[in-house]
Amino acid sequence: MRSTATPNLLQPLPPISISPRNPSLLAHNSLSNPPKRTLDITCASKRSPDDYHATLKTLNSRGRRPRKSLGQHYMLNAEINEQLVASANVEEGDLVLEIGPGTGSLTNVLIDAGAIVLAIEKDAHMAALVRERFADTNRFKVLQEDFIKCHIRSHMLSMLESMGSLSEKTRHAKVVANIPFNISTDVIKQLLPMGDIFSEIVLLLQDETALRLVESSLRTSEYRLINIFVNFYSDPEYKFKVPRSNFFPQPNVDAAVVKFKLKQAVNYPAVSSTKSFFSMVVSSLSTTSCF
Ligand SMILES: C[S@@+](CC[C@H](N)C(=O)[O-])C[C@H]1O[C@@H](n2cnc3c(N)ncnc32)[C@H](O)[C@@H]1O
Repeated sequence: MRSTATPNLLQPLPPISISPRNPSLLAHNSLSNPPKRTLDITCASKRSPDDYHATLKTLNSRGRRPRKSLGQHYMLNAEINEQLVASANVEEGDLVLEIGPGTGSLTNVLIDAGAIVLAIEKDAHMAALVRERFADTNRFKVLQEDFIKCHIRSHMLSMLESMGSLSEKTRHAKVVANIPFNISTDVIKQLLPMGDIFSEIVLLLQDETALRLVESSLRTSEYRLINIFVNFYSDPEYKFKVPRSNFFPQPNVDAAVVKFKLKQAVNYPAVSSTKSFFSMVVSSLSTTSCF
């Protein structure tokens, strides 16, 4: 079992065997200025897995200390990243949105699985770090933006358009992300109604949130609206629990992986207007206690 003590980021770490992967750290990412219509996607060579030491070494190399305000709890267990990617059935040529790539440990597994990754990272230092880390592949693009404020639909449409020469399935993208717990509700509200863009969304959430979103028996008053919202737009599935000891720094709570299979608009519950349906739900929840 790994030590869960907080490692001192300024202390040298024990030697590890990680092969160099950035022959040209100063090279520009070839997707920084994506071509207008089509992307020339070449195969990426298999990368070394990130583990406890790799993640801490990456943070150490930049003198970066995790920022609580940005929910920076980094994944230390390469196997969990593998399971996240497997939960989304990521295949060669899939376009995947990753929110908050951090040091790029999950990004690494996504690229190895054959994905083309669009990452949105709020922290300028971490965005620069992953841009350099994956400078040797044209399967990766990072935008330094706040996901909550960014125009994700237009970013995704322009990526899908630039991949126009690829297979039909690239019309639907996927989301795979270890997101900060404090933005999870906003992320869910923003992404779930986008069944025209995304087929599945796999998120690492706080365990309590994950259970309440998926388990109907645990629905409490503050979760009724979000439960109705989640089930209107998706079929949610609780995949597995992730103990807090897998993160650095260790959070005060456990996490869990949830998969949302997004519905197409034709499969939404039959209501005359989605907007008036949710207005009606909000007003019934505020005036009755029997929902
Ligand atoms: C929980 S960490 C996960 C990092 C990495 N994916 C991993 O698994 O180790 C969350 C990441 O999201 C970034 N982040 C926080 N708020 C964000 C926001 N509003 N938009 C985009 N990224 C954000 C943080 O800087 C951090 O890199």
